[in-house]
Amino acid sequence: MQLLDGKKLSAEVKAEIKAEVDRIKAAGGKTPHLAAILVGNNGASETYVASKIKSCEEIGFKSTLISLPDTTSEEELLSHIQDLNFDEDVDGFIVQLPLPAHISENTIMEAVAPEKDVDGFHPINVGRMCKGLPAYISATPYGILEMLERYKIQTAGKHCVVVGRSQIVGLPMSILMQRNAYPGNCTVTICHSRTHNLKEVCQSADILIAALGRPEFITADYVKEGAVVIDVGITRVPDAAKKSGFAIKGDVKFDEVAPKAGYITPVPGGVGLMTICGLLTNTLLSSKKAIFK
Ligand SMILES: Nc1nc(=O)c2c([nH]1)NC[C@@H]1CN(c3ccc(C(=O)N[C@@H](CCC(=O)O)C(=O)O)cc3)C=[N+]21
Repeated sequence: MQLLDGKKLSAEVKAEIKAEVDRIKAAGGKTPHLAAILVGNNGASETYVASKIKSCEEIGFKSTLISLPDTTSEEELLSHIQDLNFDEDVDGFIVQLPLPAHISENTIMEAVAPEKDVDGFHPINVGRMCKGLPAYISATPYGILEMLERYKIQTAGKHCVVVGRSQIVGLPMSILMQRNAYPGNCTVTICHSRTHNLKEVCQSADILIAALGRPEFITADYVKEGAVVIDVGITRVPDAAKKSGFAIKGDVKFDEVAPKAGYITPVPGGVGLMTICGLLTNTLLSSKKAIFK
């Protein structure tokens, strides 16, 4: 079993981005600028946004955090989005999900200018990604592709099973893994809560991507010997033994799956850290006008 080490890889990716930012700055170019809007104070979201901002600082990006109360109306949020759409210094921005129930996530995602949609959630970016046109690829799928590539994992002709059909992970991941590209060229099966014989389908996976959001759902009996196991899940479960009061669990029962897997991502220390790299990469691409000219 080999660990797909998100800590090591994300440090590598960040060092590469930093080197490029240093070159751009030395040549008098524009400092990439990422902004994030956080509505309300969901504990996990605050942590993720804080670590995105910290990563910006590490690599020499400018960053802006806009924190709004959870009573913010959809209209007010839309007006902040318009400000960022028109702010010439901001290369890209994200609206952290989930949003309070009174705000429509679809409305918000469509309000972000596609050229600044470094999350890759706008229908234009999703559509362009599906067609293989230049697009912002959403950060988590980007991070997973980067892991497969940097560990030189063979994907052509393999059976990739994606468990979970979310708009932000399962769906784009399944599209990317079937593309005529590397990583890609897989035969892809996408599973969800209505799938019959889920365990048998998972057992046939050469590459198993767990993105269903149920802690430790994927046990050893779901996994084929030697499979590549990618764990996207990240759930806080109460744990009195921890100082924070919670433990972080993936969708995969790591201790029993790891000995059987060929490669496996840990949680924490896996896909989550690569997700941040995806966001930083998209912001750099935006500042270079590499996707939307
Ligand atoms: N508009 C938007 N874009 C997102 O990309 C987005 C979002 N909303 N909402 C929530 C999910 C989740 N997400 C993570 C980012 C970093 C870690 C991460 O850094 N994880 C570390 C630390 C984990 C921890 O300590 O909690 C790790 O896995 O080692 C995890 C999850 C981005 N998301």
